[in-house]
Amino acid sequence: MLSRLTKRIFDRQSAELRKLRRIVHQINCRYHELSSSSDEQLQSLSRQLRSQAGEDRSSPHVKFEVFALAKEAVRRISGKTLHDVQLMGGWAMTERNIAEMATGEGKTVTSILPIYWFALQGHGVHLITANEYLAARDYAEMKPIFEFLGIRVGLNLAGSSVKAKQEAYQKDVTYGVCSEFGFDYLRDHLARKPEERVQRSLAYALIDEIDSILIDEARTPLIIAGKTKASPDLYYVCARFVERLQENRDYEVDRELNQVTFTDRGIQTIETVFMIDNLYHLENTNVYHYLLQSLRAKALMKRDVDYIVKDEKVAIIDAFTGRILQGRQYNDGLQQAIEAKEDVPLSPENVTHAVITIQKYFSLYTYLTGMTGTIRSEAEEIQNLFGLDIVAIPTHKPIQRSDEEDVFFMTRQEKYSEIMREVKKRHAIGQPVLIGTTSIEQSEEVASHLQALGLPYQLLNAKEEEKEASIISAAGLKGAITIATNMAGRGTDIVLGPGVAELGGLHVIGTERHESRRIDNQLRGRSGRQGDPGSSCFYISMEDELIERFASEEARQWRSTIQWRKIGTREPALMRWIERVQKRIEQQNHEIRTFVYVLDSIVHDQRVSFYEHRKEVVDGQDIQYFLRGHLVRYVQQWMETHAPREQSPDEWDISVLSRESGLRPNLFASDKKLANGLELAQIITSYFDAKLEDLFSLENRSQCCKKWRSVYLQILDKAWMRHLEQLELLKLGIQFRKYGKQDPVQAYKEDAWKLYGQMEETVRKKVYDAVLKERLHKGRQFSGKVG
Ligand SMILES: Nc1ncnc2c1ncn2[C@@H]1O[C@H](COP(=O)(O)OP(=O)(O)OP(=O)(O)O)[C@@H](O)[C@H]1O
Repeated sequence: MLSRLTKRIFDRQSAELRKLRRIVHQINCRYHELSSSSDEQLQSLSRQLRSQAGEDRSSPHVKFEVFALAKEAVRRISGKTLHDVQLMGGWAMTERNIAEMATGEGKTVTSILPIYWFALQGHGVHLITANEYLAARDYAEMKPIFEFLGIRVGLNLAGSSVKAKQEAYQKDVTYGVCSEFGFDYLRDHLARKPEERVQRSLAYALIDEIDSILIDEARTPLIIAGKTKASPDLYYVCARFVERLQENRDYEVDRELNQVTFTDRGIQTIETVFMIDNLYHLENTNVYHYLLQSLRAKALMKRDVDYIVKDEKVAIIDAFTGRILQGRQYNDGLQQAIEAKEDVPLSPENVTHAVITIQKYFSLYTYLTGMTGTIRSEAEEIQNLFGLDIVAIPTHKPIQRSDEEDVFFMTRQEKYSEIMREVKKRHAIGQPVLIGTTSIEQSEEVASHLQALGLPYQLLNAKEEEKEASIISAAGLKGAITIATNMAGRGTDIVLGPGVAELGGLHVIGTERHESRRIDNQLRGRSGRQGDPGSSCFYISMEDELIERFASEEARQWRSTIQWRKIGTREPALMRWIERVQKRIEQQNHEIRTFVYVLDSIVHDQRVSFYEHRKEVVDGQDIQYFLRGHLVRYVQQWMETHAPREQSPDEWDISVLSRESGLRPNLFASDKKLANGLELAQIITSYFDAKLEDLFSLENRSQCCKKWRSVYLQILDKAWMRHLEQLELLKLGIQFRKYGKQDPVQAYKEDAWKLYGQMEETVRKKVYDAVLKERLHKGRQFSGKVG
């Protein structure tokens, strides 16, 4: 069964590659013809293509022309001749595929081809990179080529002004980091005036390192948060208190699931110290929450692994990229709990104003594609979520890097001694070495070992971000020793210095396996680029963090069954085992992502419809019409409760009706005998119609629209924020609450829609109250005037 599936994929791939080869032949024929044209002729052709591409998107001939012209432009400006495999990768991306191209194959310049084709369609292309360093680097490198072709390029940086961002988005191509595009989308939907928005419609997105973004980053949603002041005392008190608690006596830690729980003994201590009867009682929820977060801060969050403290601030380190997650904070009070533990000033707590998952953000684009060296293992997820296929493009030259088998050690100390021996040996002949680590702490540990041996090195981690470019540019030179966290694991191009190829190229040492095999392969991929020679090897000890967290039991067994040697053991069974552990973690992470995604999909429909409505309001659509809609629905709903159809008017309690509606009793006790509640509803509605007509009368219409737009937006935004808060609680709830036989996702869906309905009711009520309270203009009187 499996082999049939593999065969089908293989057949599809080979057919796809055959097709791409034919296409490449056509492109190259045209490219050769273009080589004799002058620059002006090529530029005029580009202008002509701009008009054609928009009209005739399906014609392959226009596309051949576009690709041939781009290839010629790359040659004239950068001096590089695009390889056939690059043309293949570029073309695959224009056909809703992800191009899987090995590390170092030149994806950056390949991307010019599909970007140019998309840009000619005239709707704007977003080129998404995994970090700002790559965005700025690719922007600067690609700009001259695009400009030659008459394509305008912009860079969207975090922290730029609204005007600078608008300009960047108006360009044909906009480079930037994934989270910044997502945040701009959210901010645009919080804007109170159209001119505060920065994005155009979301048309084309090409994601570089697409697995990093759609898979690794996708566990944490993007959140725009407002601030409320944290209660510092309680955080500091809790932080000091949990310092005294002991693992296994007062609390337990599940490192695999990343959870902490208090033991009965721990709870007793808390109840005694905080002088409370029952920690789980509703009135103590707050204390419990603070204590739990403080305990998580103490037991699960490690300085220089999960976060760093810089300038008295706590910044999150992304485990996949080794970089600071700019602009992001731990939520739910964990940030403040860590700050209290580190004894730095507390940042204000977050109130969510807007939130979206990365997967959902990218599903908003009309056209999505991307490229990476490492995505095959996640093909199914990508296909299910985005309907994208993966085309594996062959390498230009055979890969010459030799990936050695992992070496295993009993202890960390033995591992580091062997790594040092290896580094020393290679350094002695001048071969450059890159040592990859999984955390800042580990990178510093390696540095101290090198220091002790008197070996020169460069250290690249999130604390030294500023030096990134210069460290990387020297990493391939003779004799260089570079220690780096995963920061150097993606996109970084280490070019070999003179004479280095003869020494065997760059040697990569992995000091620990990462949770995901893709990240390890990215690290290996810093070497052996463009057919260069190179080598890589991972060193693993039974005391590694990954093993202690996820496979400590199994490691115990291996300790007694293997013939260990101080200089390391190469054992196929251990290799297979470590891969199995990684696969298990990948599966766990996949489940977390799917859960986050499924829940966000439910909210997504609500978000889209809320944002659409909000946009209409901001864009100046008839505000009176919206208000009236709410009033009519509110009155109908209200009547159903207080004067239901089946009741005769004699049964109405006029004083209750008057009190509940805020209208004068004489409106209900009208001279006319009313037949039923419906007639009463009509009377009330016409009262409000008359009131709205007065408020929005011609002489003060524009002023009034402005004022009511602002009032209405405030009502909408408050209600939405409250809704998000409720959804967050609901989400927490479903992890703890037992739904009996009910599927938790289904239960979440039903409750989420109920909450949405409640939010709409709140909006109606607030609009009703606001209009009711509004004073009429002088000289006007209606029978039901507010009492
Ligand atoms: N056609 C070409 N001819 C010569 N050199 C090229 C060509 N294409 C790319 N290169 C060079 O190859 C190196 C690797 O390119 P690049 O960094 O874009 O690779 P990549 O595929 O993005 O790698 P990674 O997967 O690690 O991000 C760069 O130094 C680039 O200048």
